Amino acid sequence: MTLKVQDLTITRGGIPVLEGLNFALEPGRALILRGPNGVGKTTLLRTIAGLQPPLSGTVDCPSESFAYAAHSDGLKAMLTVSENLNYWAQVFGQKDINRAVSTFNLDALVDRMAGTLSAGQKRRLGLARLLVTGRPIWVLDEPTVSLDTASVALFADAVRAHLKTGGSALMATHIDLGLEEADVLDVGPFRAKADTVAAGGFDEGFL
Ligand SMILES: Nc1ncnc2c1ncn2[C@@H]1O[C@H](COP(=O)(O)OP(=O)(O)OP(=O)(O)O)[C@@H](O)[C@H]1O
Repeated sequence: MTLKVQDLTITRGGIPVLEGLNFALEPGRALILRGPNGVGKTTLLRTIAGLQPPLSGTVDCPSESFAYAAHSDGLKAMLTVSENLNYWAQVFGQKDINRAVSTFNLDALVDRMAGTLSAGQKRRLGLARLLVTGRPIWVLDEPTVSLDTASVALFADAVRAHLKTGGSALMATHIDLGLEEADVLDVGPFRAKADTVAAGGFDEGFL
């Protein structure tokens, strides 16, 4: 499934942050978003994932195509690693969590409560959830935060495997993952010029 973004303008707090964005992401490809802090990468990923509406323009892809991994891992602290993965597998109508466990080297942790994991282990579990969604387009916001070098390599392998099976990945990251299948989009030049409050006002859901 191809993701097409056309003439997109997005807002945060009711204020346009990026405008005039056009790009396509084909199956088997990754697109890395770059740009300085605060330019609007998170806002763009949230808009594409369908969590907030654009001010104008279109995201041509059903929101059910996306698996979104935000800054926060969104884990259930009082459930074990396997219970967390089984929970998400059920939400997405999937059954098998074994591949997610082994891909992110969670075998020794499956019976640990998520709340007792280290920051990097939590991040690995958060990313492992992508594999139990069965969704083709991964939308990832700084996925490697808290990961050590070995875990970054696990993550890069997981992305590569996903691309090989026809999936795609859109991510904001400052790290070079060494993905040959990746293109880079610097969103800096698309910074919105107008800083007027957009119609519809404040997006309270962001707070
Ligand atoms: N609740 C809010 N209300 C108004 N403006 C906000 C709110 N939250 C964030 N912003 C502003 O929106 C702009 C875009 O933020 P966003 O998080 O999308 O940037 P980013 O490129 O992902 O940044 P970073 O690289 O630091 O994660 C920033 O200038 C930020 O200060």
